[in-house]
Amino acid sequence: MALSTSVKSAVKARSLPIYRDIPSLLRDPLNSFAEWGRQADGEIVRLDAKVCSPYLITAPDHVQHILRGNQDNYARGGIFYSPLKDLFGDGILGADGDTWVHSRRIMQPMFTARHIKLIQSRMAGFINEGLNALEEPARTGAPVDVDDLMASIVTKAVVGLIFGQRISREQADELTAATNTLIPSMIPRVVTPFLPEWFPRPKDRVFAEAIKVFDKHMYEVAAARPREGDDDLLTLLLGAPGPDGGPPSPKWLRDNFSGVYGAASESTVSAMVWLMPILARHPEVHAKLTAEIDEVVGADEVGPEHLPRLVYTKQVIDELLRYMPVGWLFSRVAVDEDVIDGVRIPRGADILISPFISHRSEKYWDRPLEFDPERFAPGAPPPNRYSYFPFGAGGHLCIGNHLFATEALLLLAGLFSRFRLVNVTPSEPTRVVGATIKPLEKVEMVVRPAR
Ligand code: HEM
Repeated sequence: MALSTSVKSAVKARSLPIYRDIPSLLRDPLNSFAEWGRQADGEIVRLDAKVCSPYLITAPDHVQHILRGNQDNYARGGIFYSPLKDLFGDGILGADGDTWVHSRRIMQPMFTARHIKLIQSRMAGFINEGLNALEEPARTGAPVDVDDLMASIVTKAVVGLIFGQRISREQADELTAATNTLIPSMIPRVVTPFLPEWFPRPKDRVFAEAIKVFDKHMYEVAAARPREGDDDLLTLLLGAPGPDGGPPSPKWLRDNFSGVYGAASESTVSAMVWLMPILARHPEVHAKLTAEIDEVVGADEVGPEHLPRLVYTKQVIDELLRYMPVGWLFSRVAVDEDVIDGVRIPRGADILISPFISHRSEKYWDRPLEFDPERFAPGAPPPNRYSYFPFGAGGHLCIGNHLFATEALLLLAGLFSRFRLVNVTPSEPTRVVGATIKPLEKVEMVVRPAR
């Protein structure tokens, strides 16, 4: 489909007067976005907030055009990313253009499917060790805070694989605490992108304090020396040239460590926490999942050899990321004027793309609000690549997608081969958005030993 036509014959995008919805946007941003998606009905629309009017892109062809087909014209940045600039700086998650290309090129080899395969055993080791924390509560029947559990396991794995254990337990705890305050403090920034950067928002002080913690630890890590024989990301970056060809600057290292640490830990933890209440509400999925894990892993410790046979477990994870795409929104800025499907996109236009809207659209999915892993069963028609994009697409495709896929499989298979869920908070928690979607209420589970 040729999307670009001449600028002369192009029309203006339809406008949705969202300034009327600001109170509901602040109360429940995801609901507001879903509603605007419905009103857009596949057309390109402008979200008129008076102080700014980003373009909302929802149709798969249009998403494809921006993220891949004409990606050079759509720079990563804009109203979703600018509030996160203090956190991610000019690293892989903050920059675009040559500086971004440089970071991506250097890091890419660590995150390919091939490389992740090489580190599967180590990852399984971290996960099995992290799951030991459940033994005591499984014996006593004490409730476990799922967010705390996932955060401690994922942090251990991420710190081990990416930072080669060179972040201490205390540093990791402080970073986790800072991330936990950072996410809610980002909300006022992320949902009011139309306000100028200098405009004071609630929780600005908390946000600044959390950034200070990131700065302190990430600069400390950046001052480390490469160690002979280590093959972690830290060693790779310490030995790499900076974007100007000289030795890497402490700031460039800090920005890249913050981006990878933030993205790797926060997104994975958020996704896994959502799954437990879903399983409580879908006993048939829970039963099928544990039956597969019993058959494939049994009483063994989960390891790489089990991964290829965890077919249904993978379906559950794929559906989890459809139903609750924790990377719910991202933005781009049009470098130059463009025309998409006859609609004019002016130079400098802010573009919003939301997996949350796309994955839950009646227009592109059958029963989108139902959690149904059978959508991803072998032989089922594959979803449109641009109606299902939990990891984005094109040049900025999530670098951690293979890491997540392996980590999530090992985590679920490790958890359910060793423990049985006795009780979980069943109702769907209130959704809170920042850089990811987190549950507002604590999600607790009670487990018992599986055998
Ligand atoms: C549930 C898990 C995850 C989800 C849903 C997720 C989602 C995303 C999305 C949607 C993007 C694209 C943003 C855009 O196009 O503007 C992205 C980029 C990125 N993700 Fe993930 N991510 C996850 C896990 C991870 C992990 C485990 C890592 C660890 C390295 C990671 C690191 C990154 C980085 C560095 C980028 C920026 C890539 C670039 O611009 O070149 N993510 N992620």
